[in-house]
Amino acid sequence: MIYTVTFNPALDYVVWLDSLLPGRINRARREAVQYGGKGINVSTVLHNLGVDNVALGFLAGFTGRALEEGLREAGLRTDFIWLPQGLTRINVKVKGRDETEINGQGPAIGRRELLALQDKLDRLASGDFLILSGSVPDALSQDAYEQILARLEDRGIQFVVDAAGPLLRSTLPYHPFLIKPNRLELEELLGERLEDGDALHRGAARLRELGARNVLVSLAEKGSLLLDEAGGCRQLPAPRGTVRNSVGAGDAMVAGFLAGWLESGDYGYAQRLGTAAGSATAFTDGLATGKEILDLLRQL
Ligand SMILES: Nc1ncnc2c1ncn2[C@@H]1O[C@H](COP(=O)(O)OP(=O)(O)O)[C@@H](O)[C@H]1O
Ligand SMILES: O=P(O)(O)OC[C@H]1O[C@](O)(COP(=O)(O)O)[C@@H](O)[C@@H]1O
Repeated sequence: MIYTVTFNPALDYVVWLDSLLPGRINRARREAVQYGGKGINVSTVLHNLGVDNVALGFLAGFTGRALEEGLREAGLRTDFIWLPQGLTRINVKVKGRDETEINGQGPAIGRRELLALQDKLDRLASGDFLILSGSVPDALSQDAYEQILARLEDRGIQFVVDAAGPLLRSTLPYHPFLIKPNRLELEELLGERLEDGDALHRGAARLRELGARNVLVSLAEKGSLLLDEAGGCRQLPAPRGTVRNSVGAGDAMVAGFLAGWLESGDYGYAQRLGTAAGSATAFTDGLATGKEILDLLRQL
């Protein structure tokens, strides 16, 4: 079975403006709510591609209830832990001339709830996939993911980690099956600007040296670079199209890659399905449907 864990789910409130004027009243042209947070987005796109999975994580308050209900209505399997206080965050994504994001802090997660998650994860079996995606609330230590991997090490579980900074770096010695930094995240991890293709390649190779098995660097409209554990190195451009809303494109790419690899065991195909899922999500209003992804895949 595939499990995603979202420590910090979110209702993504997306507003479209002609342009964002600081210090003024800005009136939206259009608005939408997406049921998000990185792991939840991965779960949704896996589900859209027909890959059974369970979304785990922490929810709180009325926003948490709305999120859970929305996911259930979409047919997802969920098994969330409820926090006694606080609210699942609302992340604001402003689409003006530029894209501006305000991501909330999220509710505090206590020791009791962390133990409840540990309990669920202890039941994972050999062959299962565990996807740890997104930030953790500030009050939690930045080795939260490492602690999970250390506990589950040597049990035949494959890990996917999509996070930034120390949260990601500390998991590399546990040999995650896949990590998917974007260009900025890769630069931040390595502490240097990666100006051209050679520098990106060296940066991705460094993360493989540090322990990651497959490194997929997502480059938004420029596509992606994959360094795989079979020694392959593939640069794949993204298809062209009209971007409507790219929130969740990276998560869709993770889901597409995993679905593609599970279907074929072929890294080239996994990268193509990941690209189709990411770009189809950028070209549609919410997360892409299975049909939108497969239609785009045929054009790659
Ligand atoms: N403007 C775009 N045009 C075409 N494809 C895009 C665009 N933005 C994102 N994508 C697709 O989604 C993938 C992930 O996007 P990216 O922005 O790099 O990830 P993240 O959301 O994690 O920062 C890209 O590799 C690409 O396939
Ligand atoms: O665009 P991406 O990288 O796929 O992720 C989008 C998701 O990540 C978020 O921005 C949250 O990110 P963090 O967990 O890192 O704060 C969500 O609001 C959104 O659903």
